[in-house]
Amino acid sequence: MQTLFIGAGAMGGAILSRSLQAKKLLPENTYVTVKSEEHAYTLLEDFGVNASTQLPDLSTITTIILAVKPQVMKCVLDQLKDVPEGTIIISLAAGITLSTLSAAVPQAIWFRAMPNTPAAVGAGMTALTAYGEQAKPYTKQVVKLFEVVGVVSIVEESHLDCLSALSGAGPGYMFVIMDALADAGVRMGLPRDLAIKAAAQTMYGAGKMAVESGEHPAVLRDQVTSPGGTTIAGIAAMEKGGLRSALHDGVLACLARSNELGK
Ligand SMILES: NC(=O)C1=CN([C@@H]2O[C@H](COP(=O)(O)OP(=O)(O)OC[C@H]3O[C@@H](n4cnc5c(N)ncnc54)[C@H](OP(=O)(O)O)[C@@H]3O)[C@@H](O)[C@H]2O)C=CC1
Ligand SMILES: O=C(O)[C@@H]1CCC=N1
Repeated sequence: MQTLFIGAGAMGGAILSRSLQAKKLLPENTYVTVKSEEHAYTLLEDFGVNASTQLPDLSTITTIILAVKPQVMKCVLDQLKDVPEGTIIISLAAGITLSTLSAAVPQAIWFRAMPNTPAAVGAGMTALTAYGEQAKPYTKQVVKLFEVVGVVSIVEESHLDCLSALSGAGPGYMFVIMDALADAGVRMGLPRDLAIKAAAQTMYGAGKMAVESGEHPAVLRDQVTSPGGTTIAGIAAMEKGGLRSALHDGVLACLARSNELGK
């Protein structure tokens, strides 16, 4: 299998590095096209992959991971017009629908994947959608590619867009919350590094607990929240500040932006 990454930034780079580390991709069979010469050189030096600013001979490539920004997708799709029939192409781009992608390169087998950056540490969440009956036999193979970087759910395309706004963008929300918690620690007088360590480990531990126990988050929250105690006082103040509605509105604004990018 010869795999080509087009784009290896925050997201493509996370999947690339983890897959190489896990030896699920071999450097000699992996091609990477990026925009800058400097980045191509670094990829070659760091990973030994075939990295360049030019596309390789596409007749030798079996799977392409499209990891460029939605705004440059049109230009990249133009360059893929002549890929051999049956090439598997997986787009990571937010918003751009499978019908648009497939109309641009109809002879390819199309998938959309919506991973997230914790893929870099093998703790990613990827939503995956196959385009049409012709893609279905290849789904297992594509799932395997993304299982290297975390958990995979096969979903319908409308749900993939919702998951872009929840889990795709989600690490961004989590880091804002983490930073805010650390700031609160500093406000109380904690040293910054201790406050960040405590905030990060607490979010990590809470996420791990939710995933491993399978409990509803409200049940886990109740375990922390003694009647008349301190945590409920904190939660009440946060709710007064609109914590839940801010999260709801944020996720919906993210979905609206992803729909705009797809137009
Ligand atoms: N970041 C995230 O958390 C997530 C992103 N996505 C999706 O992944 C895609 C990539 O996002 P992200 O990784 O954040 O973006 P980045 O800006 O971090 O990376 C973009 C990559 O595309 C390369 N590039 C730009 N133009 C071209 C071109 N014309 N030909 C080839 N390569 C090009 C860049 O090269 P160079 O490095 O040389 O600049 C860079 O490696 C987006 O469509 C986004 O919607 C999906 C889920 C999560
Ligand atoms: O912000 C973005 O557009 C990308 C898509 C999902 C997460 N990050």
